[in-house]
Amino acid sequence: MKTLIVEIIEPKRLGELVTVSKEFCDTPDIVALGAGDVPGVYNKAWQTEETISANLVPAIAELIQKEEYQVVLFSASTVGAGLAGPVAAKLSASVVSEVIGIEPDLVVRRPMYGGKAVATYKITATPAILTIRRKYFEPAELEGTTAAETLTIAEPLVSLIAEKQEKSEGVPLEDAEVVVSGGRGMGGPDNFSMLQEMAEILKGAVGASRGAVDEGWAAPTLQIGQTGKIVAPGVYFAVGISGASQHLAGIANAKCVVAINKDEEANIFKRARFGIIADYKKIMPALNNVLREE
Ligand SMILES: Cc1cc2nc3c(=O)[nH]c(=O)nc-3n(C[C@H](O)[C@H](O)[C@H](O)COP(=O)(O)OP(=O)(O)OC[C@H]3O[C@@H](n4cnc5c(N)ncnc54)[C@H](O)[C@@H]3O)c2cc1C
Repeated sequence: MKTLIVEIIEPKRLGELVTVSKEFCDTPDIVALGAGDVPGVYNKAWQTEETISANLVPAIAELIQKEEYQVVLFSASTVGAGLAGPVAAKLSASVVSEVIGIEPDLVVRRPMYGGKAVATYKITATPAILTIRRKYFEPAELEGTTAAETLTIAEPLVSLIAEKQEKSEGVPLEDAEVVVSGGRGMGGPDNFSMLQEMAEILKGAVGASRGAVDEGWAAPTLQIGQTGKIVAPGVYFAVGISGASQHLAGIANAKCVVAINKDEEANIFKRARFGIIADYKKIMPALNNVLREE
């Protein structure tokens, strides 16, 4: 099946989509977003430095129609989700988001009910537009580069007049191998510094439950869960988090969950591989001391 990948130039993300594309074709085409070499070998490649989805959507939709792609793959990221829906609407095409599994004949799987169930869909019309959830597919090793022609954007509909960069330090949450998250049980914003300290020692990132975000103790960009970010770290520390299903939906693919909660009945312990029933204020400083010495 003729397949197009649309993704920012980031080897891991591209590698994941290349792995998925192999289910449909030998060598996919690509629209690479951003500047620089396009890593990997593609049949045909286009490239653009345009960042505004309103301007990208008509160009990508036109390309899909012209080249008659049957499958179009985006990452289930802010960029991918921002493009996939509008492109699908423009083409009256079907879109399945947050895909976590692919089977032959355009059968795809995605989580539903906040990760409590997995739905299986058979797509019967093409182009099939899929957003692929991060870290569910082993990224292919991308060797070499492909020369790309510039993607023509006929008439920009929107222009950028000002940009304010959000200050973010350290590893991005979605890519972090260790995430240290705090919930309402933190009792206030000050003790988030303990989580920050652990994240720094382990070269990870700090996250939060909606409970903590709603209290104003953590930025909304740190929220993990159904209405927040989806993370898939090797180790996830849940500190003072009860383990509501909407929170667990954001950590379904975390490998090892370590929960610290003073309530032994807390739901988070059902998801945790290691559980510490204690007041985090006693445990976190001790843990940080040990980890610092390691
Ligand atoms: C449509 C919808 C979408 C939602 N989306 C999300 C989402 O994306 N992400 C999300 O997280 N939630 C989401 N929620 C909210 C979710 O249902 C919970 O309300 C929320 O996750 C609770 O946050 P929490 O666990 O931090 O707080 P709480 O449920 O209040 O739990 C606090 C925990 O801290 C423990 N604790 C208290 N003091 C200490 C201490 N000193 N030491 C150790 N443990 C302590 C308590 O025992 C308790 O288990 C959503 C809800 C809805 C309805």
